[in-house]
Amino acid sequence: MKTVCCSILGFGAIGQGVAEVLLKKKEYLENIGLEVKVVAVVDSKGATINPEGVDLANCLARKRTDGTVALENLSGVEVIQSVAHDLVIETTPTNIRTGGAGLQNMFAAFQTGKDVITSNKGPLTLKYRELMEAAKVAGSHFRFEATVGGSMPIINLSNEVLAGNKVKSVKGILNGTCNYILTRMLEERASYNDILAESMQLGIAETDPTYDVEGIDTACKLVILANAIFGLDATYSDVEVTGITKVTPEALEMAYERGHVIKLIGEVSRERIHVAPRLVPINHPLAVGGTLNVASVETELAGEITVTGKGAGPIETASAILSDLIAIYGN
Ligand SMILES: NC(=O)C1=CN([C@@H]2O[C@H](COP(=O)(O)OP(=O)(O)OC[C@H]3O[C@@H](n4cnc5c(N)ncnc54)[C@H](O)[C@@H]3O)[C@@H](O)[C@H]2O)C=CC1
Ligand SMILES: N[C@@H](CC=O)C(=O)O
Ligand code: NA
Repeated sequence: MKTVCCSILGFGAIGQGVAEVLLKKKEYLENIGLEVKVVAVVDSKGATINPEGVDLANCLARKRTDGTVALENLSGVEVIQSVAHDLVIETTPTNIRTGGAGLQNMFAAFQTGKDVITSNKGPLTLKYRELMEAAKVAGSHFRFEATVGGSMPIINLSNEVLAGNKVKSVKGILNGTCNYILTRMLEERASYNDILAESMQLGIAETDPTYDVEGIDTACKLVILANAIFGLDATYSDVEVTGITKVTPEALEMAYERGHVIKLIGEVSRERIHVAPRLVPINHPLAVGGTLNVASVETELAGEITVTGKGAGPIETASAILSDLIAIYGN
């Protein structure tokens, strides 16, 4: 049995989803020869640490009742530097201005020779090259399937499953919250503000939901795809960005009467990176609803390959983190 000691940094919707999935998959992981021992959980108020393994069920319960897991006044970086472990699971909020705590956590993880799996888009949008270089110098694994499309495989699909197949473009819906809002505004005539509030409760919206509705989150994901799949050195300023805040119920209904839905479509190629609301024919493969994401990958040898899946949500996103973990430590 191989033991993987890890920390979970950020214990909101996704961090808690990771804890739940690790509890649910304990037996499966043991059957494939992996014991995953969480030695630290950190939120914005502090940390719970136990080198023998923290009690995840207890952490989840305390987070629900007390609003925090903090028992010790330690930050993510302090935990990385002082607690022995192999892997940092980084799920703090996305911040594309400074990179937030996530950027510091990732650099500290690589400086101490740890592997990183993340759902946090900020550091990868701001400092992709530097992070890849730091991981390479440290000899660390760095995987981030959860950052784009949540559970929907897109980065590992393009780079691993489709290896050798040059990808020409990726086009689709990469934000579950916007898709949820647009779908329910059309189908139930629900109010924009009510659905946005519900999205926050469901744990699908960003910590700052303007990132979702203004197209910023989709733009970040396109930057990550541009760098990870196309090998570009793109940052946020390379993206043309329009969100969904000006899409009215009347526009959605008028489009529908003419056989179309309005979707927030992101598209990335070597030539252009852009996101904006666009008309999509009702029966088109990109016309998926609810929190679904969808991506059409235009490839050199295999033509178009389209994938769809839940683009947001705690358990769904944690499933991508679990697959990255198994990709690193499984046989
Ligand atoms: N919610 C979703 O469906 C998805 C979210 N993501 C990304 O995953 C990350 C986490 O998202 P959520 O869990 O939804 O956010 P959240 O707002 O629910 O949770 C964030 C957590 O980070 C903690 N935190 C804040 N500052 C911290 C700091 N300095 N040190 C340690 N912990 C800190 C907070 O206390 C909270 O526990 C974000 O980067 C987001 O973009 C990615 C895919 C899907
Ligand atoms: N807020 C994001 C979460 C996943 O990245 C979304 O709604 O897609
Ligand atoms: Na994904």
